[in-house]
Amino acid sequence: MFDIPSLDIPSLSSAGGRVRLPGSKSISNRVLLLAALSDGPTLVEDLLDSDDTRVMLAALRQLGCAIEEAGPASVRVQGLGGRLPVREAALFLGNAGTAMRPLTAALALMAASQGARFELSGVPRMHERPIGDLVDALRQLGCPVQCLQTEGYPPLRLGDGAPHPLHLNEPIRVRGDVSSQFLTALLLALPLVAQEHDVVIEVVTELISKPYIEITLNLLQRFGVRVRREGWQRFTIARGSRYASPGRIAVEADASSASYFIALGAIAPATPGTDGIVIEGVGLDSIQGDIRFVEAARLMGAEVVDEGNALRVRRDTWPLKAIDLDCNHIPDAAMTLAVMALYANGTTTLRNIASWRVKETDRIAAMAIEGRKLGATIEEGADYLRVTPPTAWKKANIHTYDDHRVAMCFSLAAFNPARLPVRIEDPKCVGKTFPDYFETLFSVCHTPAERIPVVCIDGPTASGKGTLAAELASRLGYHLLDSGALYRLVGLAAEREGLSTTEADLREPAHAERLGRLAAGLDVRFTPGKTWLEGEDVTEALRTESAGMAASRVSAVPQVRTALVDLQLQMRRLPGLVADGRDMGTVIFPGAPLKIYLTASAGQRAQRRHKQLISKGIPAILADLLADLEARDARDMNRAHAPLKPAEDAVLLDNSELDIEQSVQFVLKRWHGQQAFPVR
Ligand SMILES: Nc1ncnc2c1ncn2[C@@H]1O[C@H](COP(=O)(O)OP(=O)(O)O)[C@@H](O)[C@H]1O
Ligand SMILES: Nc1ccn([C@H]2C[C@H](O)[C@@H](COP(=O)(O)OP(=O)(O)O)O2)c(=O)n1
Repeated sequence: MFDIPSLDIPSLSSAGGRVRLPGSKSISNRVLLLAALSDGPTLVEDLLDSDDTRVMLAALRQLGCAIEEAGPASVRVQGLGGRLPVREAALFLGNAGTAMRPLTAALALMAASQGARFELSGVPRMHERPIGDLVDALRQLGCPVQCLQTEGYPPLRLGDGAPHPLHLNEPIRVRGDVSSQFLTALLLALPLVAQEHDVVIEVVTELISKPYIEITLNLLQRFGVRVRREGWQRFTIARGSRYASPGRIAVEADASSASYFIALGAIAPATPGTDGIVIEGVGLDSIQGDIRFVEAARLMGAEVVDEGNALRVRRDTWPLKAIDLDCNHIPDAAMTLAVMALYANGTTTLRNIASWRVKETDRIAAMAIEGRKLGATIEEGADYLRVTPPTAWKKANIHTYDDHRVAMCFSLAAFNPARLPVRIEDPKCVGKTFPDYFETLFSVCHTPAERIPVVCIDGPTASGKGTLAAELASRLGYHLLDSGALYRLVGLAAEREGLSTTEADLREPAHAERLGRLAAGLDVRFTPGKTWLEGEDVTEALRTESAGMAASRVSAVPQVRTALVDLQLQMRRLPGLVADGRDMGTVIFPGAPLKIYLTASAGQRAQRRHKQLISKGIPAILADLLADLEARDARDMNRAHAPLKPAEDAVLLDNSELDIEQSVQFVLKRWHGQQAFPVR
């Protein structure tokens, strides 16, 4: 996940390959609640791991439900059988509507029937999301429900610790025109109290987002509860209903998340050698309503083929066709159409989307404001959005309103024909449903190497290159190339093979060739914070001064340098790279948009290295370090091949008098200034 202030996505040119999507949020949270309410254990597989599911898991555990990990994406839930072991709890539910609404209904009913008291709260935005229609329905039933701040909104107090009789004889009346989650919540909760009577729910308005109700009914059936449905107005839960665990249940991949990759396949030309995008884990027979996004994408010109539990998407009609569509049946996925509309041949109108206004943010306003930043003409109405593509695309800083879907949608603007990068603010908001969204996107997107930014940090030993490069990479969300480690690895591998690395031997042509072959065949692997040589962790061994000296000697051998070029070039991957070494800006990435030549006085550098070694418990003598360092500088600067020197367009940074943070800020300021994204 990109836990950084903003993520710059370079202009993208094509896409192709397979993606596996995380489990559906709607199914995951419903299944967790049903499993917790059932009798007996349930193994839940392919569960989504995201902010919203974590909130639900934490709440259920707090309520006394035992839940244990049962594999990478699986949990085993010990059902409570509708009985409450915990009678009083304060639950924090973040911004998870799929936890707040169903838990409100289930806990209000259980609190009233068993005599308990719960408080449910969330983030400030959750306290602005209406829940009044559900509260009204629960009060009709006789449940004590108190709105603790504003009537009709969370936070809520459910129950008062005493049992209360429930009025189950009359039909329970609920509105369905603000959120279908209120009806879902009642459908999930009422089987708990339908022992003696049929329980009837009447929807007193039009019902929006019906497909989500279908998911609810489908899952209720999997857990042994049948609901009789008369149109979309009347739902009857039969007397004697009782939750029974299915034993094992697998969560489908999220169809709303699939919409971004369906759109990607429709917008991006297929990368040569690929046949479009394949989305695994969800097919056209999905129980999720958002699968009907496929119909809308086809209308706009996408080619989508069902491959059994997978979808293959290719770009077909281009530009995409503008459409005029009632989107009530795909409220979440329809946002993705607003971004596809940026690539259409005319004006697209998305209608009947009033529910967008009460989601994670006011999504109609958000899509309009951010789309305009890209140059589109967008008209927004109470319940519609009209999008006309940009005639001239603009470089934009996309604000994401703590809304995962806004972030995911606008990432697709990176295919703009003007080849402008797109900046996504607060990219970690995708954690709500798809924590690895950007990683997954980058794994199937391609762009010419020169469009992938590289920040080069070259300079002499102990100037702080490694420290600075690692910090920059982590703050920009870029990959990191520690090129010195490659030369250190060659030195170490040579030593292990018994190959000499003395300067005299290295001058022998046959010996130089052998070292070149050794470098070309290095069996190395990098994992976060660790380096592996032939399967052995050599992280510590590489950092010794003798490894540094050996690296400096072998790095003067042209055959070794040539052998390592491709390995270094391959590190230039989306979304960008910070590369540290001696010749990053001069030889390996001569076209890099920012090159820093980092220096500090020899005395300072020797002191830093001394401190670094002593702090790691490695004995060191300052005078020896200074002499070694000067010898290394001389060799690195005077060798014939790729000597250490500043690139002509490098920015010189002498950090003798700067601390680490000041050096980082110097480079970030330079970098951001150069990117010239408009200020918000
Ligand atoms: N600007 C700085 N001010 C003070 N110490 C620094 C600075 N930059 C790096 N250091 C310290 O100097 C030591 C050497 O830094 P390192 O990044 O390993 O250098 P290099 O990669 O250039 O050999 C480390 O202990 C690091 O914490
Ligand atoms: N791009 C590079 C990186 C390192 N080298 C050589 C020269 C250096 O003395 C050694 C070790 O580099 P490294 O960056 O790990 O060393 P320091 O951390 O600066 O001490 O490798 C190189 O020739 N070209």
